[in-house]
Amino acid sequence: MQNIDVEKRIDEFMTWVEKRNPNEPEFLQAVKEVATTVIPYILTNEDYDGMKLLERMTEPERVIIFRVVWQDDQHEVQVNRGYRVQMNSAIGQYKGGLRFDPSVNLSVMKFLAFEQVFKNSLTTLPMGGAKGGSDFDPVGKSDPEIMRFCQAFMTELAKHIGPNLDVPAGDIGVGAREVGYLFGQYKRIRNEFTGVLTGKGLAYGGSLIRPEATGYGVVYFCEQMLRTIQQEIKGKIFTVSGFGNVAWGVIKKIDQLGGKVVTISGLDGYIYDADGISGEKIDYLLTLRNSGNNRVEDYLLKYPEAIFHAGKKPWEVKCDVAIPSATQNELDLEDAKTLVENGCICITEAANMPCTLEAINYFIDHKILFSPGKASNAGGVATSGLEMTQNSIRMNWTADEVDAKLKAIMVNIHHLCQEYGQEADYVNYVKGANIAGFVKVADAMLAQGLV
Ligand SMILES: NC(=O)C1=CN([C@@H]2O[C@H](COP(=O)(O)OP(=O)(O)OC[C@H]3O[C@@H](n4cnc5c(N)ncnc54)[C@H](OP(=O)(O)O)[C@@H]3O)[C@@H](O)[C@H]2O)C=CC1
Ligand SMILES: O=C(O)CCC(=O)C(=O)O
Repeated sequence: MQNIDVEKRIDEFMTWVEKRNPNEPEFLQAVKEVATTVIPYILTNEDYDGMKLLERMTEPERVIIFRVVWQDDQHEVQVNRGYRVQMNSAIGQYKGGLRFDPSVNLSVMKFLAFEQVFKNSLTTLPMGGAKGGSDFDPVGKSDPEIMRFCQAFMTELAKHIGPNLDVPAGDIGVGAREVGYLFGQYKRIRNEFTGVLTGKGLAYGGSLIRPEATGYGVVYFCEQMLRTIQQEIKGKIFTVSGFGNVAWGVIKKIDQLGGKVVTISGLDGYIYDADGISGEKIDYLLTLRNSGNNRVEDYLLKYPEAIFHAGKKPWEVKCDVAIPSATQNELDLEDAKTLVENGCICITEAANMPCTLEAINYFIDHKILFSPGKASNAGGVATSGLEMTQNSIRMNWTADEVDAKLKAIMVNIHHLCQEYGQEADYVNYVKGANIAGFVKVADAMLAQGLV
């Protein structure tokens, strides 16, 4: 196949998707990243070519958009919008988190659901892909307001989910507290106690290690990447963004393995702590997060020797490894150039799509180790899958058992990326993750007829 034909097929496909999904930049970005790596593969495989598999995969099986009405502490009626995008159920029931953030819209929901399909496939567990959430802003809300919002949200969502249909979990703005309120409302409405959500509290069906799982999985994956160039976590300097659930798990595991994390960040700017964020400083991240203030600057209240850089991103700090752990498109081409100039050897995505396409291409062109979130952050949803298994067999595994399974899954995802992404002298993890994720879903779809 001539290169020119491949480029033409990618262009034709993207034109088709753009026409069907105007004004959805995040969704189109996620699709483009997949299309540029998967279409060349489809064209070499006669079982796939002509079956419109990517066309089908970019069309959600179902999109549910609903009104959420609740009352704030001042008795004022508030109206928000709720979403659940059930993207693909070819390999298992829909699975994916819920995000509560003012930036939530249909484009963001669809990009996250699309990524989730490939990610869940990579875990090798039987989970389809979905994502949901609301434009509700949890910042500054009282606990009773959060509870009332979660109950109102679940009152509609409960009609569309179930332990054998669709199993949501947390994401930005949705942690253990919110999952608890959502679970309680589902149980009340449906009159059943089932594993309908993951990320549950330990007292009512949660799994040990799920809170840490996304971050731990990212670091296990990073360890494998570094091993390909005979390097290790120990002794390396890491820059991390965010100070939420995922950043916390990442920092905890890096600290355990002897690396040093020198930054965290929030919407207000970033913290540089030259001594490293370790020991009790890691626990302090939970206090900061639970304060609900969403100000990373407050780190200085306890550790005044650190430095706060208002309105800046942590990618200007010299590091060996960068782990973006906050949100989509938080690392752009300029940041990528700065990281590479400063000697960074590895970027492991922890958030979903934190690097722009231009940044990713720059890393790949410069043969810097780079892993996409759908591969390196898959440990969170994989451990959700392990929570579902424990709920089904009505047993709880120990922390060591869950952690060992999580590590094995991350090592396996790394193998899959190598198998499908190995180029002459470089592992293209983007290509590897996309093709490996695609193959399982595509085979299941072909086996099930025109779905
Ligand atoms: N939780 C999970 O299991 C998984 C999460 N992910 C992904 O990891 C990322 C982080 O999620 P999680 O830690 O759970 O969420 P949290 O809500 O716990 O934390 C989110 C963090 O990201 C920061 N953030 C959010 N929006 C922005 C923004 N626009 N600009 C800069 N910083 C921002 C927040 O800072 P601030 O408080 O200042 O807003 C906060 O530090 C997301 O991309 C999520 O999709 C991926 C796999 C699984
Ligand atoms: O645990 C889950 O089901 C979903 C986690 C998630 O939202 C993600 O992987 O982005």
